[in-house]
Amino acid sequence: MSLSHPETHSLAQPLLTALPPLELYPLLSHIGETSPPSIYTPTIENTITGTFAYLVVLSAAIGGLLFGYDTGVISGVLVTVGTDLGETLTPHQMELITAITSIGALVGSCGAGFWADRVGRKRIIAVCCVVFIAAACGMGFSQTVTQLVCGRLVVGFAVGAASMIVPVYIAEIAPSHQRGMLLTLNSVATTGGQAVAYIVAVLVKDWKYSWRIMILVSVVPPAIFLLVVGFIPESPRFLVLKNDVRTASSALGKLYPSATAEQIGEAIEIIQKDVLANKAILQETAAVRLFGKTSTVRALAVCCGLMMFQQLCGFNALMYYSPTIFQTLGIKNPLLTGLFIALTNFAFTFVAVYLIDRVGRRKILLNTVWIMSLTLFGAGYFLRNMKPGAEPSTGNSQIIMALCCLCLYVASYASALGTVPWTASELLPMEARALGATLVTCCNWLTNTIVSVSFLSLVTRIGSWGTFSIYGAVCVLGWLGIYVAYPEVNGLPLEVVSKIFEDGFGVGLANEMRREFKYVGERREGGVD
Ligand SMILES: O[C@H]1[C@H](O)[C@@H](O)[C@H](O)[C@@H](O)[C@H]1O
Repeated sequence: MSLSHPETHSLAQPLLTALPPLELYPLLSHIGETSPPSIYTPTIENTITGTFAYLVVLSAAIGGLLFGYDTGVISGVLVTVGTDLGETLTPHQMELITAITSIGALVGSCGAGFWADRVGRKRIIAVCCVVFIAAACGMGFSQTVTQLVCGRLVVGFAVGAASMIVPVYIAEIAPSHQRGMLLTLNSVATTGGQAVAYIVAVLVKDWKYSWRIMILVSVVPPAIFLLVVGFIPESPRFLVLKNDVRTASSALGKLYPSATAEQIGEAIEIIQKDVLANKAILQETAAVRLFGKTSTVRALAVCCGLMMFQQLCGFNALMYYSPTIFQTLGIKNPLLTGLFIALTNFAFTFVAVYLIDRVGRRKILLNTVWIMSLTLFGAGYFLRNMKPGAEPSTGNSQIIMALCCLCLYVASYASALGTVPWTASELLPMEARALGATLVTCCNWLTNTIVSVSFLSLVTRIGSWGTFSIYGAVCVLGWLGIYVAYPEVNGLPLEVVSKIFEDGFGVGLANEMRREFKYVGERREGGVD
């Protein structure tokens, strides 16, 4: 059965005819895969997914919630901690307390990548929850800056590990036609966690020990996860990897309650073949898998580049320091203004979720990144007189204009760039996907650290105009990079995706292939072929 159609002779056609039969596509159950057309789904996935499966995904998304809460909460802590730690915090200490979590996350995400196939996905999430609770208690009761910094480092390990392992777990238990949507749920949980952190900060800011309460509240979600963890199945894929076919079958039975024994058997067989293929691939060294082929290096450059751009555009400077900025501007309730930013980020993440498969990643990126750039230059211009530590000298109308720019910036960021890079590992070939996803997550935390460790110092040294202009210029470069090198792969099966990068970045080729696939899909559904 060929995937090509006779009427067209295009660049994409040789690749399409070279593809294996459609029946083989269920083998592609991997991290970062997004919704392929329904004609490629295995039969178990055509049965009804139980409510249980959604509960499992929701519980796993607690990891995303914590990632969001623990990165968002620091903004409230910085403006309420006062002299509780024995001294008034300097900008450098603020940067250290903020950025140390990103450094911990960098280590945690690499560690999770290493342990995932050894101890299992569920166990890593459970360990993260224990670490979240322990670190929250340590931070909540800390008496010195050093103790708080240590607690933030430890919580960073869990944040990084969760940011790496939760998408892997969700991708492995979700039916493929819902995988894209369920993966973006993790982004919703992250931005939701950040919004909750701000809400808690606004609610308790005037209480005694407010900053300690903000931190201690974060023990609730992991405690809930630990209560339900016994009922959540391990990823069937991991269980098959460990030759525990019985438990894997029972996990599939819970996730697909109306599936027959034959369908479960078929699904296990598919996973087994896939795991076997992967074992062969694992014989190669990491360096060969990642850098052995030019096409993989190109795909990897695109994934890592987009993730670094997500951070270097400066969004987290706002997420972490916007109340500090608003306090400097003399705004009475800086946390409320910060909450507005966090809520905008959360609300517009739903726009990304809605548009990512309907409009496509490339289009939403290209249509929003230029707005980010303009609004950053705008915010920098209106905030040009702001100096940390100095008396507020920015007029009200300038503050309002700056706020409008920042909200528009956040809305544009959340509608595309905040979410798309987390799905970019779909661009990587099978042998590089798991390792590549780890590398991409590390790039996230590395560049996150650069922004969080430098923002306040930059504003002090070169002013707001200089600092925001740097982020604005990064957006201009990012837009150009996306235009030149980011192909749209929405709707293409993963095996085809890896071919796109063989002769370059394949932006035009990808579009041509998508047109052909749509055509073939329509003919098949209409009974032709
Ligand atoms: O995708 C997430 C999201 O956009 C968060 O709001 C941001 O703080 C993270 O750095 C990013 O990775």
